[in-house]
Formats: sequence, C-alpha cells, structure tokens
Amino acid sequence: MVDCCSAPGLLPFSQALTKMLSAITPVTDTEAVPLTQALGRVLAQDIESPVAVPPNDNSAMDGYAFALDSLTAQQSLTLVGRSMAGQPFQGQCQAGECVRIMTGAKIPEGCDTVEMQENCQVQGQQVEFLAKRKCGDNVRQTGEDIAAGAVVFTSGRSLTAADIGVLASLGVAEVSVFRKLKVALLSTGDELKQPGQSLAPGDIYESNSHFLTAMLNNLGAEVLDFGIVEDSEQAIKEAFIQADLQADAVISSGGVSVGDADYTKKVLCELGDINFWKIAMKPGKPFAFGTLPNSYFFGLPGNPVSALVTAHQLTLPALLTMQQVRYQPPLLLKAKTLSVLRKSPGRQDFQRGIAFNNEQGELMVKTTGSQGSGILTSVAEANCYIVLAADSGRVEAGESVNIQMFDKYLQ
Ligand SMILES: Nc1nc2c(c(=O)[nH]1)N[C@H]1C(S)=C(S)[C@@H](COP(=O)(O)OP(=O)(O)OC[C@H]3O[C@@H](n4cnc5c(N)ncnc54)[C@H](O)[C@@H]3O)O[C@H]1N2
Ligand code: MOO
Repeated sequence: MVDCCSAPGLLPFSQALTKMLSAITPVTDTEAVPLTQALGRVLAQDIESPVAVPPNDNSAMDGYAFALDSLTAQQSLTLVGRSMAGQPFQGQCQAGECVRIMTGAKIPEGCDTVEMQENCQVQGQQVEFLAKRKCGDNVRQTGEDIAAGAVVFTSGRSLTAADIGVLASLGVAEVSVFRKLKVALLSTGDELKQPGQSLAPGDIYESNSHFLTAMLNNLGAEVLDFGIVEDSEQAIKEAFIQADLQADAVISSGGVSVGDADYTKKVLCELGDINFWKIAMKPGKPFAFGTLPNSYFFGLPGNPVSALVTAHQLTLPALLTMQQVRYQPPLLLKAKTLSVLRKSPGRQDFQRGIAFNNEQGELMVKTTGSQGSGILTSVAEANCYIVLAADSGRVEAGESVNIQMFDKYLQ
C-alpha cells in the first residue's frame, strides 16, 4: 500500500490493471436461476450435457430417405411411408424402398442418406432419383452438435444469448450462477445537479452516475445510488461509510485530483487503504483503487470522459473478476488512420475513434475530433478506442494503429 499523501509516479496502465486484478477476491455465493433470467449471469457450475444434440440422426432436407446401397442398384425406389418431425416412420426401410421425410424428422431404420425433393421425380409410389449422392448426404448425425456427457460450458462463463439457446437445447431449465454484485455509486461535487433540476450559475448536470448505471446494468450488477455528495470531507466520509456497509464495490467520481476540494483519497486513506493512485493513461490519470473495510473502492476522475474510460478499462475488468469471470484481454485490431492523431509521449492514450471499411475493404479509423476529457460526445459518436502506447508520439494519417472495438458494456 502507498501512503496516500505521497505523490507516486504514474503507474503504467498494464501494471495498474494487473495489480488491481491480483488484489481481488471474487464472490463465492451462488443462486439458482431459470434460463429466462440467466442472460449475463456468471455460471457457478460446469455444464455436462445430459443428452446428445441432436438426439437422433435426422434429415437436413425435405425429401426422401433411403439406403445408398439400394440406389446404386436402381435409380428408382418404392415409397413405403413417411417420417415427420415428431412423428417418425415406425417400420424398417428395406432394400429398394424409400421413405418420404421432412427436415428435422428421424432417419428411419434401414436408411442412411436423404435426397432433397427438388432432385426427385415422383410417379405414384415410385420415386426416381435424378442426382448422384454420397452415403450420409443430408443427414444430421446424432450428437454432431454436442455429444452426451460432453462438458459444454465451464464455471466462470458469462452467459450470452447463444449460450442460453445451447442450454435449452440440452434440456437444462435452470443454472447455478454467482450472486449479483452490489455496486454503490456516488458523485462528488457542489456544482452537480440531477437532470430535471434547474441550474444555478456555475452548476452543471451530473452525468457520470447515469452512464455508470447503464454500464452496470449491462454487467448485471445491482446498483445502489448514493446520489450527489457535497465537496466536504465529512459528507464524503459519511457516504463512503454507508456505501461500504451495503456494497461489494464502491465507485465514486470526482475529487481524486490535487485541488482544494479533492477529498476522495484522504477519506479513503482514513477509512481503508489506497492500493494505487495515478496511472499513465489518458484520459484518466488520477484514477484511484483501494479497499474499504468491506468493499473494493474505485475512485474515478470527475471529468466525464475520464470517468467513463477508467470505468470501462479498469473498473469493469475488476468487477468481472469479482463476479468470477475469467479476465480476457480486449482484442486489438490493426487499422489505418485517416486522421492525424495528436499525442505527446508519457501516457497510454485511449482516443475515441470511428472504425469502418473503405471501398477496398481495408479496416480504417478516424478520430471523433476533440479528445478533451469533458467532451462526452467523443465517446457517444465512437465505436472504438484508438489505443496509442505510452511512448508513442503524434501519428500521421495513413499510419497503422491499434484499435479496440467497443463491447457490449458500452452499448
Ligand atoms: N493541478 C492539477 N490539476 C488537475 C490535474 C493535475 O494533475 N494537476 N489532473 C487533471 C485531470 S487529468 C483530471 S482527469 C481531473 C480530475 O479531477 P477530479 O477527479 O478531482 O474531478 P473534479 O475536479 O471533481 O471534476 C473534474 C471535472 O469534471 C466535472 N464533473 C465532476 N463530476 C461530475 C459528474 N458526476 N458529472 C459530470 N461532470 C462531473 C467537474 O465539474 C469538473 O469540470 O483533474 C485535472 N486537474
Ligand atoms: O486524466 Mo484527465 O482524464 O487527462 O483529463
């Protein structure tokens, strides 16, 4: 732990992230939820498939099922019955015979191949096959998606819409998930008013808790809104104590810099510990991370873009780790920049960009314009970060840069 009153140098972004994630102990309590409530929840069990998917060999086409051996002998087979999805053919298909079959219907005993009806000519009970087929054509094999007993998902997976479909296909009706995180939000600043209130001279509307609530909703956390806290040491202390009693994580914004009304770090030091403060990133330099007696503490800078970027790049991975989700570094893509990107060496930049394909199909990126920490529209207009290494300087148009596409938490 650093002494909060000392002035440490700027911690490189990747070191800050590693330090923070390694300090976190995840929640362990679990609960059972039905599939309808499982989206975005984190699995607390491995899922072993109780069945094969599909459970039977079945047809991929509407047409006729037969044994390929029959067809090599003659091009025309005798129709002996019908197999529908949910109403399989009951008998045994013999050599020289075929069965009318619909997509998804069970392949009859004695058949191994299906021909689509467009390649068949039917006259009475005789079906003529017009094309050549290989054994197994148009047959979906038992267990070709999932074998019975296979481990489909492991604990720590955040469930997506597709995952919920897969679980349903296994017949799983309810899953064990880790409990939701309780996250307290508070915004410090005498100048802040909530939307809907009127502004006095010098006031501004409070925006940080609003996008943070939206991001936390996307994460599936329970938000405890502690509202606006005045710029006084006592008020901030009382709010931190209350928030810490109720939440797993406390997120504040504002008051982490060096101004006369910046009490966040001081109070954190009195009540708990600062793990680190000040990161070599732009925006977001004065981000602070630490612990309160019962919770983790994330001190976001007040500037809205700085608060949003640090919440997304640092607090979110920490919350996911608390929630037992395995950390996966974001995917970086190479894009050619259309714009000149101004940058001075020293901090890792998370500039906001718009990625697109040009007429040649190349991945391009352009800046959203002014990158000031108060220009929140620079994030709203963007679909990606342009990530520039701490030691890099200005980037010329036409150069290749790393971009990180925005993920579901920002959408
Ligand atoms: N002398 C120095 N001054 C500053 C430094 C520095 O190193 N030395 N760092 C700058 C950087 S970088 C940032 S980022 C900011 C962070 O300051 P604070 O975290 O103390 O934030 P505040 O001063 O409270 O507010 C900054 C700015 O953001 C507005 N704000 C605050 N909360 C909200 C909210 N919930 N919704 C909307 N807007 C909010 C506030 O009105 C200010 O305009 O410090 C620099 N200064
Ligand atoms: O870190 Mo501040 O976010 O540069 O404005």
